[in-house]
Amino acid sequence: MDKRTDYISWDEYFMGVAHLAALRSKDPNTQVGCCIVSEDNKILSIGYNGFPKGCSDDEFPWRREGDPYDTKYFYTTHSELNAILNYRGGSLEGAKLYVSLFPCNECAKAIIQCGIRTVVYDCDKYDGTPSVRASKRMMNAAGVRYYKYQKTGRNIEISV
Ligand SMILES: Nc1ccn([C@H]2C[C@H](O)[C@@H](COP(=O)(O)O)O2)c(=O)n1
Ligand SMILES: [Zn+2]
Repeated sequence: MDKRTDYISWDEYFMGVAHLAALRSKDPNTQVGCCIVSEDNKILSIGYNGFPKGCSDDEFPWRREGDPYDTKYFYTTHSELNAILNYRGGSLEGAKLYVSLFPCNECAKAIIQCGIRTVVYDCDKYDGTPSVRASKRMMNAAGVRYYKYQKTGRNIEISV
């Protein structure tokens, strides 16, 4: 019997895991998931956007506008930072990061400083904003390679 040929690629697998993680997010507007993998394609860590430990999803604000103190922006930890902080194994030097939305400038700093060398992103809906421009500027300067995930059109469905 021949082996299966319709198995998913590494990029489909890891971007799929990032999208699955995003489903855990409580953010009503934008759910982001991230999967960090080693150079030899082992999953090292996963994260999604949400409030820090102890900051209740039911008490902290999910608003996007108004007094910054009462918006989510002061409180959410981004998926990429959560994935970096969730890693307990030592160094992330040379790792690859899959994320469902292009990293912001703050996450770009963390990505660069922990030694991640490659970023694969899916959506880039904030392209052109100061945050994403700064992120790309820093990653270009630091030699972090980034490329857009190429959708295969394959519908990956799981029923649990
Ligand atoms: N690369 C990113 C970008 C954003 N996030 C988080 C931060 C917020 O929870 C949400 C963005 O909210 P919006 O302004 O679109 O309502 O996504 C992230 O985790 N990673
Ligand atoms: Zn960020």
